[in-house]
Amino acid sequence: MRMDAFAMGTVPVDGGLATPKLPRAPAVLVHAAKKCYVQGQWILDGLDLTVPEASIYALLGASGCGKTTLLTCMLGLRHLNAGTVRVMGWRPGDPGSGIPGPRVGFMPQELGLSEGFSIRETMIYFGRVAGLPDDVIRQRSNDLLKFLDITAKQSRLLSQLSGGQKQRVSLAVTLLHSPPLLILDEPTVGVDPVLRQNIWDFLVDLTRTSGTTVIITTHYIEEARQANKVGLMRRGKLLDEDDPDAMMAKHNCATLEDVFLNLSIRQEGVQVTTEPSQEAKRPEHQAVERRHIRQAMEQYEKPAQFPQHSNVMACLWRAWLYITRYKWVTAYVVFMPVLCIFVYLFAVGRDPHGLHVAIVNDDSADQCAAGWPGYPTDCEQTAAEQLSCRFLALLKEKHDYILDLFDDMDSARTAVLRGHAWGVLNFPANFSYHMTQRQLYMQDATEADFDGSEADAHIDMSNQYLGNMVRDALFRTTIRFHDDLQKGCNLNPRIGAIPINQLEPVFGNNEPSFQNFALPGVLLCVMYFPAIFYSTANFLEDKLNGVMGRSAAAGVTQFEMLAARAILDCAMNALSTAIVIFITFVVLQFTNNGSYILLSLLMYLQGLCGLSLGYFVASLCPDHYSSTFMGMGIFFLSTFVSGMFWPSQGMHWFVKMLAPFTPMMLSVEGARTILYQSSNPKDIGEGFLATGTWTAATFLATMLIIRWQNKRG
Ligand SMILES: Nc1ncnc2c1ncn2[C@@H]1O[C@H](COP(=O)(O)OP(=O)(O)OP(=O)(O)O)[C@@H](O)[C@H]1O
Repeated sequence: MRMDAFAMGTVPVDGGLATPKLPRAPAVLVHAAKKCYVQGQWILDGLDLTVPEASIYALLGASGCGKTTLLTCMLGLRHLNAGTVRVMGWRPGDPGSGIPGPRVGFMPQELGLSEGFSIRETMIYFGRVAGLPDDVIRQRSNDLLKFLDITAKQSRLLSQLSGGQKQRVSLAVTLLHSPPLLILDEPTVGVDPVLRQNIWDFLVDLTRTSGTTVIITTHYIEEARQANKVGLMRRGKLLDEDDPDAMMAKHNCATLEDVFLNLSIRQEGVQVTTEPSQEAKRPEHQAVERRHIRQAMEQYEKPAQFPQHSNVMACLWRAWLYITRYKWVTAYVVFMPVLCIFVYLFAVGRDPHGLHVAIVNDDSADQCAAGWPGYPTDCEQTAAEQLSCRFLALLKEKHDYILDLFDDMDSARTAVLRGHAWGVLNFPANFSYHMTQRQLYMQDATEADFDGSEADAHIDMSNQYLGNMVRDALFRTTIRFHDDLQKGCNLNPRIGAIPINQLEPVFGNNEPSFQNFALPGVLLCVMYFPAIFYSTANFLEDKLNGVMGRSAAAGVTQFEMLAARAILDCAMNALSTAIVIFITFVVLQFTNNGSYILLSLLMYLQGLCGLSLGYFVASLCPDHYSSTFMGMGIFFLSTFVSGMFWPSQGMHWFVKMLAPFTPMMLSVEGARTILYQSSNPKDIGEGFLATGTWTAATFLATMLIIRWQNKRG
């Protein structure tokens, strides 16, 4: 099957590029190029290369010799340490050059496409990035896919295609917008020989009929004989470049492989420069370079300005597609916070019920079997076996404890030791009698009355919260018990009362709950952490599967990709905030004494902070593995110092000093103030300021890291 280069002419090739004035001027000029990733280890070591326009240039070399590095420098995705690259007269990356961008079609070695998208969606995305109208994209996609023998339906996901089919879709994406320069990094890998020949025929046709320049790398050296020019690369240098036949004749070899072998052996004999070459700095070389560049620049007029909004729109469309395609992920971000609130309501902060307490009641002969009596109206007639039973009745009634009766202290203690009860309460013999005596005679009561009216409590304090609850229950029951008793004995109940009147609280109520205490932190937490994990995973996925790099070659800046994603993420965050507010306060009826608007804004901002921190983590981390560790680290550190579980006032002075600079602490304080003490604008303001600063700072840092990584290349 053949596809003529006719289709190339039917599309606005490169956004209105000027046709070169002179034929076969260098489309790509590389001069004295030097590039290293590690200081002193030159991947490109003073390399010179010239690619004539409207020709096929095959760049050959052993694996790891720097071909991809050179190609990405031509694309402006990486920067040289020294030397010059000019592509169609422009320095790659110069504003208005269209490189990277619509003037070049780049097919990377790896797929560089989202496998979760269909063939059609992939074509639409890259077509739109190139500024093509949808009908042109459709038409050209059909032609290209037919030519490349992709029989699968265009609705098929890339993940459902074979390796070879993916490779061909990748080539179709590269050819889609008919750029004047094609850079193809091993496009024929995994393609059967017939189709491989078709591709070469197609490329030859393209250079002839459309004046397209093609730079291609391949491991099938002999197929490069169809190129107009071959460059043999080794150890960062170009060993030779020429017409393939001329090259074989020059070196007296029958195949290009032999030429390469000969030149490699010859290079072994030559001392390879590893230090930066001074050659390029010599005045005569600089003059040559300037002349070359000037000539190259003169061949090309300034290209038309390319529409930037098409990039953003394409990215927005892709991000939207992502949201609708990965519904589970989207549902996770939107509904996970609500689910957390539900679980929080039912799992955290409720008072434990049905706690067992072991009772040894030596005051009552039948262990209160006669029931839980009321108070005697005549205090003098108090029968033994009544007051201890009354105390236990109050304890049970108010605190819903299960009282397990034991005959002796040993068995009661054993029950506690075995974890069957949270404490032992022991009433001594004649407790009721001595208690009555103590009430009646007060000052004149005997030591025996005082001793005999004291019950002993042994509480299991291994669980601080439950131990304190049992202690608090005994304490409160005692107050009520005394109060009732004094009334029963016609005494002034104020005698035994605690001399502090706890009046209406300034904020909150007299029965503060842990659930309310932790709620502000939980609300911010559920907005914050899912957002971090979501944005990290998304951003990293695009980075690792090469979509980001490939989009960058198509002219989409990482800022545009990030911005498009951020816009939709912000929308999802807003939706999630609204749902959480509605469920928490309208459906589940949690208390909010403050402004819903302020609380919503703070929660929304905390979500943004999470998204932004996620981008930051993803920009730093090289893989999902490290990002997971970093995410978990942030989660634990932020949570512990957030004041969500423990008031910041109780933190160690050093942690307390650092905590306000963490992403959640001040916002938790702010949210708590909004919810329960809306009259303190300082705390609220600090909450907004801290979260806003973190959001802005991490976003800015992400942009700087991306720029730095691009520069470092
Ligand atoms: N980002 C990077 N950081 C550090 N080293 C890198 C980076 N990218 C490439 N290299 C190293 O640079 C050298 C050249 O790599 P490059 O990918 O350009 O080779 P290549 O000729 O394209 O190889 P292949 O034919 O196998 O694709 C290799 O040794 C590689 O390990």
